[in-house]
Amino acid sequence: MSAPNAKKVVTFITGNARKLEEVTAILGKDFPFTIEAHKVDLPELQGEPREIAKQKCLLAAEKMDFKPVIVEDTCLCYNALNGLPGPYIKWFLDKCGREGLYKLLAGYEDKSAYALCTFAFYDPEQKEAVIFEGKCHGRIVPPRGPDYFGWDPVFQPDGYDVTYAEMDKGIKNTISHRFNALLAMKNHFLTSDSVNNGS
Ligand SMILES: O=c1nc[nH]c2c1ncn2[C@H]1C[C@H](O)[C@@H](COP(=O)(O)OP(=O)(O)OP(=O)(O)O)O1
Ligand SMILES: [Mg+2]
Repeated sequence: MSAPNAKKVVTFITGNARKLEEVTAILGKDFPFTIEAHKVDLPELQGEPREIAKQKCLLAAEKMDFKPVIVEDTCLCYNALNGLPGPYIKWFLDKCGREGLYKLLAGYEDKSAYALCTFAFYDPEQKEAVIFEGKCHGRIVPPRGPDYFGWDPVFQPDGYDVTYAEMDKGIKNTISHRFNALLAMKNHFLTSDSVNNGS
């Protein structure tokens, strides 16, 4: 049995170390769960972002014997392409590279895009996945900045003249799609009983 004031543990299931770095930095200390990470490569599902996150979460929960888990799925959505590549951005990045992600829009004047982050929390009491979304609007530019994290060099958030890759990590983590989704998740837990009741 845990000590009365011990935080509950929730496992963040991801195969991506950069995501984990950002989640840990953004959540800081005032999150009511202790986050433990577990590296699992979950299947890349197809469909609408919320449904993908939900299914991904249920698969992760199954792997973890239905303990509390969190997963996250990230989309990069081009407005000129009605939201594509969206959840398929991982394959577009792998196959076309960062330069290719920009060139995809060569035939379009509209370079606007948004990054969408969808967290899903498996709640063992409700036996379902709860979804939290966050967005960041911006545009797709020729790659600039270090190749540290995914498509960061081609995404320039609105209101900035630097890409995610060029900006200080501390700034990205206060404006990003991931920050906004985690804010929604944090607010949910800070106002929910599920954290404090039970053991
Ligand atoms: O803030 C970000 N800045 C730049 N690139 C990013 C970001 N966040 C995710 N990404 C990349 C990783 C992957 O190429 C694709 C999302 O795919 P996604 O399935 O969500 O990630 P993943 O497979 O790497 O990890 P996971 O095991 O959590 O599914 O966009
Ligand atoms: Mg994935």
